[in-house]
Amino acid sequence: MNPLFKSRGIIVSCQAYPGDPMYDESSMLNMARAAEQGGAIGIRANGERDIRNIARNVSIPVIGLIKRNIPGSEIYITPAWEDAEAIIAAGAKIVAMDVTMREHRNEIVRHMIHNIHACGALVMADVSTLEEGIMAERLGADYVSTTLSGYTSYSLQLEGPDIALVAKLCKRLEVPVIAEGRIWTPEDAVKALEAGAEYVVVGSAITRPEQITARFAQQALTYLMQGKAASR
Ligand SMILES: CC(=O)N[C@H](C=O)[C@@H](O)[C@H](O)[C@H](O)COP(=O)(O)O
Repeated sequence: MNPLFKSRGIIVSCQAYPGDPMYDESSMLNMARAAEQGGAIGIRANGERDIRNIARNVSIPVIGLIKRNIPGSEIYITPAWEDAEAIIAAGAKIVAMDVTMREHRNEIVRHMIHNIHACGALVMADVSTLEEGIMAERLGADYVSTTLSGYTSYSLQLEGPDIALVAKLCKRLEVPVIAEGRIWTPEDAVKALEAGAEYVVVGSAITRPEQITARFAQQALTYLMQGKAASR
C-alpha cells in the first residue's frame, strides 16, 4: 500500500469551472473540508487556486490537475510539464495527468513523470483502457485511474462506472488502481473496491449540486409524466 494515504478508501474530487455557481474562492475549499470531515482519505482538485487553498487547509493528501485545452490536441488533463510544475508548487503531493494513447506522447509523458518524481511528487495516470494502464505503469506512473474510460472515442461508453476495467487493471498491474468516473452511489464504490481498487474517486455525486439536482429533477419529471399518462 502506498504510504501517502492513510488507508484504502474514498477520495473526493472537488472541481468547479468558470461559469459554475460553485466557482468562487471558497466553495471548493469548503467542499474539501466537508469531505475530510466526512472521512475522505484524499482530495482531487483542479487549478492552481483551488489546489493551493485546499492543500493549505486540509490535512489529507491533494491530487492536483490542471485542465487546459491546447489547440490541435485532445489532451486536457495536465497536458504539459509547466502545468505539473504549477500543480506541485501549489501544494499537491500527486499530479494527475492524461496517459491515453490518443496522441503519440510517450516521450512527453516519460519526461513529465521523470520531472514530477524529481520534485518529490507522485503521478496518477488517467487512462481509458487496459492497454493504456499497462503503458502508464511502464512509463513510471505511481497510480493508474480509470478516469477517462468513456471519454476517449475508443473506450467503452458506459452510463455507470467501468468496474470491468478496474478488475482488469487490478489483475495486470503492480501499482495501485484507482476507480474514477460516474461513481454515483456508495454501492458503486463498494463494487469498485470489490473489484480490487485501492481507492475510489467520487466527484459529481458529492461536489456538483447542479448535477445532483438535475438527476432528482429528471427522475421526478419522468415519474410525474408517467403518472399523468396513467391517469388519462
Ligand atoms: C473525464 C474528466 O474530465 N474527468 C474529470 C477529471 O478530473 C472530472 O470532470 C470528473 O468529475 C472526475 O473524474 C470525477 O468523476 P465523476 O464526476 O464522474 O465522479
